[in-house]
Amino acid sequence: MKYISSLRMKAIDTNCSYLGLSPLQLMENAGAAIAQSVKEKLGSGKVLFVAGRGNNGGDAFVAARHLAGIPGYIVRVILLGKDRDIGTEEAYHNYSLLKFSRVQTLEIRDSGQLAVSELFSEADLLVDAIFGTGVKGNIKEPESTAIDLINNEGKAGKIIIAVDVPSGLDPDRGNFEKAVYADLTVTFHRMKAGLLDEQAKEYTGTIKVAEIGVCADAEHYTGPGDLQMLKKRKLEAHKGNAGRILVIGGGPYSGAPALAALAALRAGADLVTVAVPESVAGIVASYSPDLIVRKLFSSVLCPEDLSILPDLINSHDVVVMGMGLGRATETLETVRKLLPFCRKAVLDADALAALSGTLFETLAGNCEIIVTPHAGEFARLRDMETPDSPETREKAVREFAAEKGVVTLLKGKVDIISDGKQTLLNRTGNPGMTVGGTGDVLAGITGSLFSRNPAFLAAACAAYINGAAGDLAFEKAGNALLATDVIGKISEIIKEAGIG
Ligand SMILES: NC(=O)C1=CN([C@@H]2O[C@H](COP(=O)(O)OP(=O)(O)OC[C@H]3O[C@@H](n4cnc5c(N)ncnc54)[C@H](O)[C@@H]3O)[C@@H](O)[C@H]2O)[C@H](O)CC1
Ligand SMILES: [K+]
Repeated sequence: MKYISSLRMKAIDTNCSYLGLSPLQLMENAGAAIAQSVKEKLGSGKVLFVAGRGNNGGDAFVAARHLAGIPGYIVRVILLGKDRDIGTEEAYHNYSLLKFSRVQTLEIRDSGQLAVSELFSEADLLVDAIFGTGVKGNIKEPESTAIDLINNEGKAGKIIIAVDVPSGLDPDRGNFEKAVYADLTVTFHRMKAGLLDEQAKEYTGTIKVAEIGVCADAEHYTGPGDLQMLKKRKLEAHKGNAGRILVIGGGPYSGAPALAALAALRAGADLVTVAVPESVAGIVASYSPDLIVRKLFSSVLCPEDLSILPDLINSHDVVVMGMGLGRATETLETVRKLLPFCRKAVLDADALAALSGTLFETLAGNCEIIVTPHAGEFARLRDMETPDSPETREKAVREFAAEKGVVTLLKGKVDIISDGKQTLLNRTGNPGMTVGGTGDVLAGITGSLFSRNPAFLAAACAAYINGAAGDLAFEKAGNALLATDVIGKISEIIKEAGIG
C-alpha cells in the first residue's frame, strides 16, 4: 500500500498553495469528509467535536459547521484552549464561523474544567480532533485528559471517529504514550505509515482514506514544499557542518568549474574547493576570492593527479565532477579511477562520458551517485535515443535509475528526477537558460544539497532552485540572461523557502 510521511504531506500542502489551492480549501474538503463520515455512522443525535488548537481542530470546526446545517443533529465543539491560542489562520477562521453556524462552543481553561463537562456523556458520537500529524513529544494537559474522556465514552459504547489519525499516535512511526481508541479513522489524501503499525491497529478502528482535492501536480512536480523537506541549518553550526564540496573540473575550460563552485556556495555549502589542472588554476582563482583553488598537475585531468586527489576527496563530503574537463582519454580514465574513492558524487558533463554500465556495478554500495545528463548525454549513457514523449522519457529515466542504482536528473524543458522508485518532474526555468553554464550551476547546487540530504531530494530540489533562480534572473535579463545571473538569484529562492 502506498503511504505518506507527515513531512511529505506538509510539502504537498505547500506545493498546493504554490499552485493556487489554498490550505483553507483543503481544510474545507477535509472537514466535509468528516461530516460525511459522521452522517454515515449516525442518522441523527448529539455530536461532540473535541478539538485541539492546530489544523486537526480546524478540520473539526469545518465538519461541525457542515453538520449543524442538517436537521436532527445537535452539534457541540470543545476547544482545548482559548480562541486566541488557536495556532493557524485557517483553523481560527473556521472557528470564527461557528458563531454563525448554530454550533455550541466551549473553550476550556484546564483539565479540571474538562473533567466536569457533561458534554462528553451527553454525546452519541464523539469526533477526536485533538492532534493530527502535528503531534510532538509527551502529551500535555488538557489534551491528555481529553483523550481519557473520549476513551471512557468509547468504552461505554459511543462511536468515536478520529480525524486524520487517532490523537496521540505518531503518524509516521505509530508509537505513542497514549492515544484515542477510534471506531473509524478518516485519514486525508493518503494512508499514513503510522496507521499501518501492528500496535496502532487497535486504536485506528476501520481506516478510510478521504480525498481532499490535492492537485496531482503538487505531488508530481517539485515546488517550494519539497525545499521544506531539506535539512535546516542549525543555529549553532560550525564551519563545514553545512557541507564541504570538492569540484573537479576544468582544463580545456576554466569557467565551468568556477560556476559550479560558486553555485554550491550560494546553495549553502560552507567550503568549496575547486581542483583544476595547473594550466587554468590561476584563472579560476582570479574569478572570485570565495573560491579555494587546488592546482592539479597538467593541462588536463590526468593519472598523475591520482597522487593528490584521493586525500582531497576524503576531506570533502561530496565530489562534483565533470564540468569543463574535456574528453581526453587520460582524463576519462582518471575520472573512472577516482570514483571508487568517492562516497557521494555528482557527475555531470564530461564525467558522464567516462561512465559505462559495468562501472556503475563496480561502484554499487560504495558510492552514492547523482548523474545530471541532458538528452544527448542520456542517450549515450543508455546507448539508446532519448524518447521525445513525456511519458516514455519519464519511464526511461525511472528504469535507468533503477537498473544502475543512481539518482538521475535528466535536464530538459521539464527536468525528470528519479531514483527508480520515486520520480519528480520540474518545470521551473525558461528558454533563456539554454545559455552555456546553467548546467554547471545546477551541478553545483546539487552537490551542495547532497552533502546534507538524501540524493533524490537533493537532485529534485536543486532542479527546482536552479530553474526558479533562472526565472528570477529572466525577469530582469530576459533571454540575455547569463549563468552568473542565475547564481546571483539562488540565495533569494533559498531564503524565501526558509532553508538558508
Ligand atoms: N493536506 C493535509 O493533510 C491537510 C491536513 N489538515 C489537517 O491538519 C493536521 C495537521 O495540523 P497541524 O496544525 O500541523 O498539527 P495538529 O493539529 O496535528 O497539532 C498541532 C497542535 O497540537 C499541539 N501539540 C502538539 N504536540 C502536543 C503535545 N504533545 N501535547 C500538547 N499539545 C501538543 C501544538 O502546539 C498545536 O497546537 C492534519 O493532521 C489534518 O488533520 C488540513 O486541515 C487539511 C489539509
Ligand atoms: K485526531
